[in-house]
Amino acid sequence: MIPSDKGADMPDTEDLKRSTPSNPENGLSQTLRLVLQELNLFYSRDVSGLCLLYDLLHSPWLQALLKVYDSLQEFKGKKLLPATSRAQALSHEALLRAHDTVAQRDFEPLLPPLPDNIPEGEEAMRIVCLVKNQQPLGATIKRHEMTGDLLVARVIRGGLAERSGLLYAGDKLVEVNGVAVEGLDPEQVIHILAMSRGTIMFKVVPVSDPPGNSQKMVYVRAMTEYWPQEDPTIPCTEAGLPFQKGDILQVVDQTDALWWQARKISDPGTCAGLIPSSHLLTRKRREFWWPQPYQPHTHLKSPTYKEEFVGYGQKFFIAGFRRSMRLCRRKSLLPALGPGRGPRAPYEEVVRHQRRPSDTHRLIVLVGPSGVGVNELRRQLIEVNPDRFQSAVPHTTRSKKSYEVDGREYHYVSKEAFESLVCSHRMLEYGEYKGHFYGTSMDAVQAVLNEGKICVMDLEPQGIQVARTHELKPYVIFIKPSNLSSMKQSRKNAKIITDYFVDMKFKDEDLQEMEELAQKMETQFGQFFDHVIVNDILQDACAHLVSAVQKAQEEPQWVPATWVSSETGS
Ligand SMILES: Nc1ncnc2c1ncn2[C@@H]1O[C@H](COP(=O)(O)OP(=O)(O)OP(=O)(O)O)[C@@H](O)[C@H]1O
Repeated sequence: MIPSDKGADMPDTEDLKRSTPSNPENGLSQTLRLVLQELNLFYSRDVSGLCLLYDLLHSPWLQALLKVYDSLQEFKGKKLLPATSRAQALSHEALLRAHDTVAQRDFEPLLPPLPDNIPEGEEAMRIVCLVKNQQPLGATIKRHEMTGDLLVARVIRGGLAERSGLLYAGDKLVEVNGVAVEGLDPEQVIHILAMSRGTIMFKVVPVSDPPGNSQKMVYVRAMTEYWPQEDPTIPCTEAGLPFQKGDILQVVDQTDALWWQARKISDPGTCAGLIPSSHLLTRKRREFWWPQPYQPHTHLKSPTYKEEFVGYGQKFFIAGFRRSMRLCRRKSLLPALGPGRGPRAPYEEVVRHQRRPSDTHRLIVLVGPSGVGVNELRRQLIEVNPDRFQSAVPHTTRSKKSYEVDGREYHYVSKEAFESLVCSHRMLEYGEYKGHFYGTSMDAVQAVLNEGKICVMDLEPQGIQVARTHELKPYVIFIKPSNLSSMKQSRKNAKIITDYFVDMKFKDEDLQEMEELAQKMETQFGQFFDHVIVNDILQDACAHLVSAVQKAQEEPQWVPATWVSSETGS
C-alpha cells in the first residue's frame, strides 16, 4: 500500500516567472506587485480619506492598470489572428506539435538510453521519479503469493501515479529511494514512502502487458452505505471511498472483480477510491449489514371512529385526502422491505436524464413520518395551481355515499375488481380499513399524467419501489421533521389525524415518535429519496416544495438507466 502523503514543496511558478527578464508579462506582473506593495502602505498609514484617494488616482500603477484595461477592452470584441500568414502557419504547427507531445506522453525528463551491454537474462528496469505534493500517490502494493515479489497491486485513477503514466498494476518493485525492497514486507515499503519528502524514485521491472485504458465510465446510485474503516477485508483502508445511501458514484474502473474504483460526483476532481464490486457488496450485505426490516406505524389504536372527510375547508374538491384512505395507508398491505425482498443489488446504474417537453410529467411522491405535514404540503401545492397539480383518485371497495360522486372521491369497485388490480400489480399501494379495501392504482396516476398535469401523491416508503417504473419516473421527496424544540413551537396548533380522536393536538411523545420514525425511514429508504425538505416553517417548506417539483420536471436528474433504456428500446 502506498498511503497518502503531504509535505513536498512545489516550486512557486510565480517566482519562476519573475526571474525571467525577457518574459513579456513582466511589465504587468511588476505593476501588480507595485499595487500590492502600495496598498500595503496605505493600509498601515494613518491618512485621511481624501489624501488616500488623491494618491491613489495619481499613482503610476493605477494609470498603468487603466491602460491595460483599455487595451483589453479594445481586443475584447476582436477575433485575434496572427499578423502574417507565416505566423499563422507557425501557430498551427505549434498547436499540432503540442497535441502530439501530449498524445504520445512525450514528457521530460528524458531518461538516458539503456546501456547496450546488459547481460543476458537481465530484466529491463524502469526508473520512475514522482514529486509528492499534497495528495496521495494513488497506488497499492502487494506481495506475489508464489514468487514473493513486491508488485504494484493497483493504480488508482486520478492519483499521482496514474497521471504520471509511468507505474502500472503488475510492475515489480526493485528499489524505492535507493533502498532494495527484496525481502521487505509491504508495510516496510509503506514506511519508507511515508518518510520520504519531495521526489520519490522507484526502480521497477515493468509488467510485460500493461493494462489498457479502455474502461467504460458507469454511474451508479449507492443503494446501501459503505465505511472502509469498518471493513477488515478492504485491501487498503486509506484508499477506500466511503459512501452513503443515495450517493451517485462514477465508477471509473471495474477491472478487478472484487474491488472497483469510483469517485463521488459531488467531488469530481478527486482521486478515485476503492469500493466493493456489486457482487462483493451483495455478499457482504447478506453476511453483515442487512438492516432490520422497517416496521410501519404500529401505534394506532383499534378503529372506533366514523369515517370523516378531512378537507381543511378547501375551496374546491381535492381527491385523496379522505381520513379512511389516510388511515388505511398506515396499515398498508405492501410488505415491508427486508431480506429476500427489496433491493438486492447494492448499486443501481443511473443516467442523467432530461425530460422532454412532450413527455408526460414525472410523478411526484411525498414520503414522511405520519403527522410531519405530507398532506398539508400536498394540499398547499395543489391549491397553488390546481390546473397544474393534481392527486390521483383512489379506489375503494366500500359503497358510495349519497353525496359522493364515482371518480371524484373514489373509484368504487367490487372486491373482485380490486383484487384483480392487486394481482395484476396495478396497485401502487393498498390497505384495509374497517373491512374495506382502499388503494391507489397506477392507472389513476397515469390518468392525471395523461391530462398533462403533475400528479402528486403521498406513499408509505415501502411503496416507493412499486412506483419506480419507467412510465411514472417518480421523483421522491422526503418530508422531514425539524428538531424537537422547533417542532414544539411550530406544531402548537397542529392537529393529528387518528382513528380514535378528532383534532387531537401533538403531544411531546408524538413529536419524539415522529423524529424517530423519520430517522428509521431515512436509514432504510434514503437511497430512494431524490430530495429532502425539512418541514419547519410551513411557508418556507411549501416554497421549497414548489421549486423542487419545478426542478424535477425541467432540469436533468439522475434516474435508473433502465427507465431510459426501456424508452429508447421501445
Ligand atoms: N410546517 C407546519 N407548521 C405547522 N403546522 C403544520 C406544518 N405542517 C403540517 N402542519 C400541521 O400538522 C398537522 C398534521 O399534518 P398532516 O395532516 O399534513 O400530516 P401527514 O404527514 O399527512 O400525516 P398523516 O399521513 O398521518 O395524515 C396538520 O394539522 C397540519 O396542518
